[in-house]
Amino acid sequence: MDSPLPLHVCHVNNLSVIINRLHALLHCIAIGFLIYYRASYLLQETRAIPIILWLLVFASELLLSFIWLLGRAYLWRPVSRTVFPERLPEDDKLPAIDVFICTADPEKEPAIGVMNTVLSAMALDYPADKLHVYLSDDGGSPITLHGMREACRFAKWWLPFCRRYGIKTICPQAYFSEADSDDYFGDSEFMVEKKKIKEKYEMFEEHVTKAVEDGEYGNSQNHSTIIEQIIQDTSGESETIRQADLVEMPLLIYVSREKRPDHLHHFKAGALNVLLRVSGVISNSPYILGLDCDMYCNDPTSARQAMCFHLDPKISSSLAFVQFPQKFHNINKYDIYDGRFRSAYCVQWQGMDGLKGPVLSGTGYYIKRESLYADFTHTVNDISELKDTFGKSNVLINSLHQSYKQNNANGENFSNVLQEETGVLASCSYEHQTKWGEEVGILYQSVSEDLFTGFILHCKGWTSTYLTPFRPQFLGTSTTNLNDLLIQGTRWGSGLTDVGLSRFCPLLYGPSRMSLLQSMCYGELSFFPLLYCLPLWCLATLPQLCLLNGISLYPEVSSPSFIVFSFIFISAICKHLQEVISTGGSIYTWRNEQRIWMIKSVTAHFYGSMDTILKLLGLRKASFLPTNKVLDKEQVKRYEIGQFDFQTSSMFLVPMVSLMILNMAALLFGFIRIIAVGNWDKLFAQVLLSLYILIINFAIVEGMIVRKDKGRISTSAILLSSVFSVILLFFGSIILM
Ligand SMILES: O=c1ccn([C@@H]2O[C@H](COP(=O)(O)OP(=O)(O)O[C@H]3O[C@H](CO)[C@@H](O)[C@H](O)[C@H]3O)[C@@H](O)[C@H]2O)c(=O)[nH]1
Ligand SMILES: [Mn+2]
Repeated sequence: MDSPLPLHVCHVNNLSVIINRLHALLHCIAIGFLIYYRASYLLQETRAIPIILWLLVFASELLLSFIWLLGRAYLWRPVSRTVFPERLPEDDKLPAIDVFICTADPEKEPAIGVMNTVLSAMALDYPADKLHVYLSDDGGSPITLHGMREACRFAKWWLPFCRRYGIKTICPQAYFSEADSDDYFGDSEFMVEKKKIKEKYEMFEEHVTKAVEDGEYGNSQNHSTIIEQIIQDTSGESETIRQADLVEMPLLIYVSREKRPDHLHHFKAGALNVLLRVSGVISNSPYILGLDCDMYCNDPTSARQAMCFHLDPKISSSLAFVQFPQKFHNINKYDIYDGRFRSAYCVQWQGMDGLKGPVLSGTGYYIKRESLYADFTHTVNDISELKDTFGKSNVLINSLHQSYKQNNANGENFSNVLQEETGVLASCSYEHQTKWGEEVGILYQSVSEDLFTGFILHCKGWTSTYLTPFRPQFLGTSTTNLNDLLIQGTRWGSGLTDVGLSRFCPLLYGPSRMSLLQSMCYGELSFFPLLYCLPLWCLATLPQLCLLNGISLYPEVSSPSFIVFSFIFISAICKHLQEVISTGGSIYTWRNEQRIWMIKSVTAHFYGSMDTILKLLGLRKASFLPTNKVLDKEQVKRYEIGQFDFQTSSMFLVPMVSLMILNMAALLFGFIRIIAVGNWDKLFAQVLLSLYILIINFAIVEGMIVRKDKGRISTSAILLSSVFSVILLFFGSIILM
């Protein structure tokens, strides 16, 4: 018998495999020579350079080499995948999906954006009776609840329109702002219809924004549970919808969990666990689509694409989730802040996909509910043990065993019993003395709950897959100003370091539970903030201070060891450039990525790592500052022309500006010294290093000296940084003398 056609295929990128492994081998040999050079100096009897300096530079080089080595695991076996959704079984055989959307702050996350995400999820190309959309509102805001009601009302127009004309851009805001939306119909009936829906959308938008102006935001830290099924409210509608267009609507539920100031809420992870429980007793779909409130569905077929993996009997039993890339609708061609996260979504995730699968990335994933329930549902039948794990709710415990219970809430309000039960499940005391967040659900260990939960799933033997086709399935809002970017970077830096420095450190906890390569990937991810920030701070200050004082830290140009250093430097740059070019970038992309890597390392990742260390010492509490999604007009303008926005907190500005001043001083006085003394041979490498740092970060120099607009670096920040650099210089020189 012929086996059925495959639902998906996987291609190994052989050319990349060859290039990557060959390069790794050569680079490794060079690092070997470098280590030999540094170490043999330590064994010499007479030394011209203070040993501490040598050790610091050597340690920095070792750390950089170590993190580089871990990163080779991504490049070992990159793959890409193709799916064939047309080969899926009939609609009535498809499994149900619960969509989880999280929002937390109506000020930073405007309701109209959140509602567009909700509407796009409702309009997914999937049987409506198998789609259930849940919105978690951590802000507990009446504005959001009101927005949901309005969205439901508009959905009644939007969904039939999308289905009737096969609209691809199912997020209304995006659809109506597109210049050439799916208008290939060109026929007049369609145009009339489109105009009508556009008017409805504008009305909806007006109602939502008006409620924002008039309404109150609510108290995000202190409120009781509100769970409401949003039902189509047809009252007050003068027009009726065409009979033929009356479509079934996905179930729509608003959940605002109880929050009290004296309870830990565990941020987004806590919100997701409430949704898991509440949806468990309502629709209990076997699959869940996780979305951030700003990440709308851009391709109606994403659910079917994901099902090509989940329904493949060859892999489905161990497959926990299908991850789609995070892509953004507001990134321009300059992409000065590397908002694309190119290396993560174009290189690293594909590399992990060739091992056991990519990292859970917080949004845009289809996960199997069962994988989040640990193994308890299979192995434990003792009811009291189940209650110790999942909490006291009998209804929830019953739901664990049924793979899918047809929801009984559609169309009518859910029963009082269900209403009461969900209230209990969303209360802030429900998780007390249970294993939520520790063994079941989304895990609480780190503020990067996504990375940590995915890591533990992989440790338990689950796999994941990654799919990145031409049309992005989801589109989010990227941060387009330096301040927001660095705040976000600080949280990630801290969340990732949380994992690295915990007892679940991937390099120790991983290897016995997953392949060494996979552990190396997770190791790289959880250590890169810490392992880049320390050496970058060192290499941005020590060689410069030494240059000013005429101390040479690198081999003379005429010595053979100089070739080793030059090779490593050039090889690292060329490999990065090759990756950038082969993923569609240009030399500017390369420069931008180098620059933002340096800036983030000495600021956000430094603060993030320190935050974790302070948390470990008990000196700080965990926090999750949601990223701002409101765009400031002036900042957007600067972003549009690819200009850095230095209207940034001085906490971030001072370190980077100070380092620039130090490098400028080193270059200038170092140069003068070389001319005067004539020992250019010895100091050439250090001159080159400063020059490289300055060229890459020229935008900062411009912001300090050339620019006059509001986005320049303020005089006060420059003064403060100058004081900081003078202190650095002063103490540095004392130590070196
Ligand atoms: O207490 C909270 C805090 C945040 N959120 C929601 O979490 C989502 C992500 O927050 P955001 O501020 O957008 O953070 P980002 O840094 O943009 O998010 C990235 O990083 C997070 C981990 O730090 C992941 O959870 C996200 O999926 C990933 O997109 C948003 O929908 C928030 O509304 C909550 O529901 N409750
Ligand atoms: Mn976000």
